[in-house]
Amino acid sequence: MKKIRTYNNIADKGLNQFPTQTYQASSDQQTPDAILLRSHKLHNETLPKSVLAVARAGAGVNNIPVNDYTQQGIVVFNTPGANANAVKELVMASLLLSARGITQSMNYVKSLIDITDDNERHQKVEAGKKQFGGFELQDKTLGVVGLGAIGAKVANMALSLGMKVIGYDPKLSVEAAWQLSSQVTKADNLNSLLARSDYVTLHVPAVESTIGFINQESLTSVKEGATLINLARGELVNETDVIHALDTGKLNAYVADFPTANLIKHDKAILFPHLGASTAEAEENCAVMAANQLIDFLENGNIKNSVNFPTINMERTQGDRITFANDNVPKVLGEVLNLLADLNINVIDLVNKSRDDIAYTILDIDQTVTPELIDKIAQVEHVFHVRAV
Ligand SMILES: NC(=O)c1ccc[n+]([C@@H]2O[C@H](COP(=O)([O-])OP(=O)(O)OC[C@H]3O[C@@H](n4cnc5c(N)ncnc54)[C@H](O)[C@@H]3O)[C@@H](O)[C@H]2O)c1
Ligand SMILES: O=C(O)[C@H](O)COP(=O)(O)O
Repeated sequence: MKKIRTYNNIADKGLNQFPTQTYQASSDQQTPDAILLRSHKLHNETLPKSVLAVARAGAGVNNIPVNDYTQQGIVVFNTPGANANAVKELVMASLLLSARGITQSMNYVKSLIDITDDNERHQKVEAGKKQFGGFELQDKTLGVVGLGAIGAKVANMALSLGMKVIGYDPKLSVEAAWQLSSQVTKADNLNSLLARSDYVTLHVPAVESTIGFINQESLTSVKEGATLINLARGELVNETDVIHALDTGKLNAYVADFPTANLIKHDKAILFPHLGASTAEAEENCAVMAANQLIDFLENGNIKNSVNFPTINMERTQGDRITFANDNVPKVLGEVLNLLADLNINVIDLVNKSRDDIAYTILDIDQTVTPELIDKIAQVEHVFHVRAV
């Protein structure tokens, strides 16, 4: 029986991917083979030694100490693109909310609740509406920072609203570029995008190079009265500097999915409770994808959509399977193969892939894998994780 420890609210459709005859998936597993989670922070937790993989049903993995886990041979997965449409639609709402005073005007209407006279209410409605006059999005410029799964969808959506779109992504993958309309103009750097955009929306991961990258210095490039939308991560902005920009009018509004005490107090902040991926569809897409990636890894050693291990797949035909991870240095695979040859073990099939500092191998052999054989492979220099699959 394989055990999956869950955190957060994981969609049933995802949990139902685990066959009940062979898996137990619940929040109370003490010695799990894998963890399935959303935003739960793992930085301050010690994982049980039994854990082989962690799957993030979602995009951002900044709640997971990925580098530490890599050294322990723990494979970390995410679900690229599975919630992108949900975030795109909330960006659309963010543009409209900031352009049209929608929430404030709704609150104004609610304030008329005690007026019973139709004429009086009509007069207040007509007199009050001038406070909430807005702007149209058509012909305004949207700057999209990060053109991955979400950014590309946001850029294309904004074009369909009649906006002009500028994008900035120095690490744009070929696959992501294929998703992007040719009408999106490329900015050479962040400051050039900020200087030309009426609305700026952030769609980058929170990593060393992006944490705090919207700060006093970059905000000086922002067009006067622009709106900043941040449904990516709160850490991307220096909050004090953003609040100062709101106070001085440099920013007209800050729409964000990450409320803080100071932002909640601010009239020009429009805040959601981390709602970007909270649609039934996105939650199901993420949970199903994460669960299936875990199943294929636990049962076959295959790896798809990992953020720390290489993509690797070997079909199961015959024989017993071993997987091992090692430092990406010469001779390790050769040494393991020599060891098998010395034991008169025939290799039926083999795939080896590397990513950055690590290599990972799937081996099918013509004999039963014994704990002694696993121990012997584990002792080969630079091998840091071995498993009979
Ligand atoms: N609010 C939510 O609920 C919610 C939902 C999904 C994702 N997110 C956040 O959005 C982020 C992006 O998600 P995604 O699915 O589009 O990821 P993605 O990996 O598909 O795209 C991220 C893009 O950012 C680019 N990038 C990296 N560093 C950059 C930089 N310094 N400047 C410009 N571009 C840079 C990458 O090249 C990549 O194309 C996630 O990491 C997560 O933090 C939030
Ligand atoms: O990175 C993500 O996918 C989002 O922030 C969604 O987070 P959630 O799964 O906790 O809603």
